[in-house]
Amino acid sequence: MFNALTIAGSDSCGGAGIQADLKAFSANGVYGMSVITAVTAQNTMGVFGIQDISPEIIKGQIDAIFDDIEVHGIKIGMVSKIESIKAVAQSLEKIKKLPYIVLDPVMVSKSRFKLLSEDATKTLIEELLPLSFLITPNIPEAEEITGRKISNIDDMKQAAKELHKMGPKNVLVKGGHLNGPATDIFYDSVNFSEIKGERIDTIHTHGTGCTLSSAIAANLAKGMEVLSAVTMGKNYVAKAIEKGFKLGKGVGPTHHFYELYRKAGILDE
Ligand SMILES: Nc1ncnc2c1ncn2[C@@H]1O[C@H](COP(=O)(O)OP(=O)(O)OP(=O)(O)O)[C@@H](O)[C@H]1O
Ligand SMILES: Cc1ncc(COP(=O)(O)O)c(N)n1
Repeated sequence: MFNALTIAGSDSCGGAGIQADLKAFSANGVYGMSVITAVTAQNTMGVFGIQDISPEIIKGQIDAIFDDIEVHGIKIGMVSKIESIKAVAQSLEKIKKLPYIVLDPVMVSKSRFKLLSEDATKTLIEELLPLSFLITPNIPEAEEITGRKISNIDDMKQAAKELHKMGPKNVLVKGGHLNGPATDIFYDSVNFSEIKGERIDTIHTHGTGCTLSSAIAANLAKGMEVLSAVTMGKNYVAKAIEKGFKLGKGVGPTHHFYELYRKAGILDE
């Protein structure tokens, strides 16, 4: 059985963060494990508070897993403070055979709440980008890290090149925030690939980025090569968005078990 580890924040309403990651791991056929970096009080309408986990307990969780278990893939999501980022980086750097790391550099929630402290962007860039096999910024995150405005596919390609210079082996700039088709740009230091997708007309997109990065981490954990892992992850998130549903009063979550539910006759076609 292959496994994957998420290092991220908890979302109490289960649409994003650790909860989305574990669902995406299961649905993509790997056993899921978690290191919680922060607990958010969150629902479909917004984020109402954050409690960061102490650096000691973040390190303790990572050490406990790696002292005992061979990990096949890692996804990193929300790590909100400088001390938390350093705790993650220091713990991972000690590991001799580090599995592939997919970093989703989470900065702001869909509901516009800051999930990364203002002063922590530089530390995120310096400590986590060089450790990553793949980073998956959305457009505002890619703009913040590169300091460039991104308005079209050419800008996304230019940003991917600049992000690559900061240390990750591969870059996927996600196009969810542009108008038109949901096209993501993949760059592996030599070639660009346009990972195309139809834009689905829905408001229920809570946790799309978490879902995509976790599906890709699961695919890498299973041994897929990177472009297939990204393409299959993109297919997965498209289906999860298509089947996204109303939960509460605001932005509903992606759907992770549509195949299972469909086979059980629970899901309407
Ligand atoms: N309406 C949509 N229809 C189809 N695909 C979409 C849509 N919105 C986003 N996507 C796709 O979902 C994936 C996640 O992209 P997005 O830009 O939404 O990430 P994100 O902003 O980091 O997500 P989040 O912060 O909500 O977790 C990308 O592959 C993107 O192209
Ligand atoms: C704990 C946590 N991690 C990540 C997100 C980003 O997801 P979204 O942009 O859909 O709010 C979130 N809202 N909460």
